[in-house]
Amino acid sequence: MEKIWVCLNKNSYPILIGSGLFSNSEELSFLKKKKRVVIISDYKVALLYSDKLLTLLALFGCDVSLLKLKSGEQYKNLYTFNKIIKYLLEGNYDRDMIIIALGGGVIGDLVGFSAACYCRGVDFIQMPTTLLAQVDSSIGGKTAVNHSLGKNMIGVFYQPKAVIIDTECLLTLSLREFTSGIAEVIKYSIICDQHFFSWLESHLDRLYYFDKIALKYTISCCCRIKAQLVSQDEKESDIRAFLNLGHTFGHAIESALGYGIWLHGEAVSSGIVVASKIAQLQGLISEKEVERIISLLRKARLPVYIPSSISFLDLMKYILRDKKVLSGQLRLVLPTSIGTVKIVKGISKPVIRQAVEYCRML
Ligand SMILES: O=C(O)C(=O)C[C@@H](O)[C@H](O)[C@H](O)COP(=O)(O)O
Ligand SMILES: [Zn+2]
Repeated sequence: MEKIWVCLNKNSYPILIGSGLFSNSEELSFLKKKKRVVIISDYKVALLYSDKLLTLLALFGCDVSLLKLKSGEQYKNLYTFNKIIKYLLEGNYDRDMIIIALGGGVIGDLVGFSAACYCRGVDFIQMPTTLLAQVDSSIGGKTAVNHSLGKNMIGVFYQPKAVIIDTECLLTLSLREFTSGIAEVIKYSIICDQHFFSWLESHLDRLYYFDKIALKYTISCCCRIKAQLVSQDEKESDIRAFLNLGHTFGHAIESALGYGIWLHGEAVSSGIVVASKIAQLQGLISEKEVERIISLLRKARLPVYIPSSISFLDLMKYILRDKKVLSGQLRLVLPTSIGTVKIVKGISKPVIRQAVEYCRML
């Protein structure tokens, strides 16, 4: 079992990475201190893993219950948030409780946001079961729900007490969900680790064969990068924004198509291509490196294009609602090489249009 710390003074917490952790009484024994525990999961994930956890927590003497929700980005909204709050209120849960978010990114974001709001904040733990959640969304305390006008537009920074990653969960993941997580993995390598990028170029197949060592190495690399960035800049006033590479366009695609039509990682993949092309048009990165980025995303069978059903006007509407826009000015995370990125202001509309048009032809 590996332990990586997110260092945030009194809000510091560990990320535990290992296999079989969900039924490991030693690693989860800190839950013995909590009398009342609510596991919140989706129907699919609960079927696979909730029994193990319920049994373990009951053995610890906890009063534990399970709330199951529908899965999918289209349910990450205030309606489902209200369902969670109602469940907690009807169960008379007080501030001494703890919530476990057992599932992918949608469950993690939604449960984190509910934990932050219920009684002005109760403890929660992230138990991510998808690759995307294990390498990214469960770490760093970004919690949110979507609004029809924009992705993750209602939310707060609220850190979990621990992130517990059981790599065995990946064995039950659909290929499409797994691939979506690979987009965030590739993102990490582009923002700060050219060696990891090269490693992915030559070892991607091992990940798709579920090679345990390759998977463990990948998850660990990503968690380390994320823990470092979050520890230095919890609330994204500076370098944490690097983690948003590809997300300005990715979120616009998700919102414009309708939540859940493309998975988050799929949209981020195309978003990375637009950002890379803009960087090339600005003379920040070479054409060769952009080609390497596109071929790695293609090799992972991720989309690299902008759907023709989304007009440029529509795309721009969502792009301008991006959370990185400050004083009305768009700020984009652009790669300056494989392994480095920077935040660039004032990119003109014609340049964005040119990059988008390029992606339509891929
Ligand atoms: O943790 C972060 O910081 C990230 O930007 C990670 C992203 O991969 C993640 O999708 C995040 O939820 C996007 O945040 P948002 O602030 O753009 O909504
Ligand atoms: Zn993301």
